[in-house]
Amino acid sequence: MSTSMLGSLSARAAAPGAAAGAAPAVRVAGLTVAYDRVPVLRGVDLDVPAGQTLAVMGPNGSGKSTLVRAMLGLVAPTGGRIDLHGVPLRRFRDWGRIGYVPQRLSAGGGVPATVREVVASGQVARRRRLRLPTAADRAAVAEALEAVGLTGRARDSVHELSGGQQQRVLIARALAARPDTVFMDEPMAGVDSANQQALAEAITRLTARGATVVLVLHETGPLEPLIQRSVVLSEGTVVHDGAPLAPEGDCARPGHDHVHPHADPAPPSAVPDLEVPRRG
Ligand SMILES: Nc1ncnc2c1ncn2[C@@H]1O[C@H](COP(=O)(O)OP(=O)(O)OP(=O)(O)O)[C@@H](O)[C@H]1O
Repeated sequence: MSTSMLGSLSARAAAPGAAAGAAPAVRVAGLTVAYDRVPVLRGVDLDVPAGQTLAVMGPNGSGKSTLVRAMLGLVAPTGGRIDLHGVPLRRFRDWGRIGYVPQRLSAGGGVPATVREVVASGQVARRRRLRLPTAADRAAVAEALEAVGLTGRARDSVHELSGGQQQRVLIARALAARPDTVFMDEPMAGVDSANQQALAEAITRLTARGATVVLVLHETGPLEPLIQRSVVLSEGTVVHDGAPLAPEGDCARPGHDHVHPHADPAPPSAVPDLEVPRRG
């Protein structure tokens, strides 16, 4: 798929979930997180409207993964509030609506699971207990495998696959559950360019369906046409929230810091904030 095609699909994707009055897919207010009393997030405010594709960027250690993990309830906040689809996180039960692609392959770790089994495992939260997969479930797994170009590897053990292919398996697992909202932590890390393109196409399918996508990225790369908004963290605070940054922008580079604190969330269409990157 061409870059321009990715762009036009993402433009269509903005509409379905962005209905006026709909609760944001994610609402974060005054979020603080500390590990062993060391603050890592220091008052993060962030609304992610339904249907938006958002990149969370920033230097190593700035708190990107912690923010996403807190949004998923995997890390306990020390303060603030998180809502998913209008429901406070502690009361949120509709996990079938949520997809998560962690930084590295953990599904099937040590277990000789096949590619199809790992992809199908993404549907477990959607299904009622003790209900076997329906024909529709199986069709969704087949469609997800096709979306990431792994139909021919469905019966193979995930451990026979390359790192990039394993990453595609995780994306397919998220796709198979037909989530409304998907969090992906560095989906392109360690993935070669051919696999990156396949991943970009799979994510395009998600956004074209109206899903909300929150991506932790070091650089936008082939996902650049999909990204509607960038949030940049530095030392646990939001230092940019607005238009996507240029793919090679200093702000996106690990190790580069920002000298102006800024926390006003801006709509995706807003003019970019003036950034004053400090070159380290
Ligand atoms: N489980 C943990 N226990 C203690 N400290 C942690 C833990 N997880 C992360 N940290 C620390 O919290 C800070 C933020 O980490 P986090 O992984 O959220 O940052 P990041 O922006 O995602 O970094 P990277 O780009 O390197 O993945 C870092 O200093 C990290 O060392």
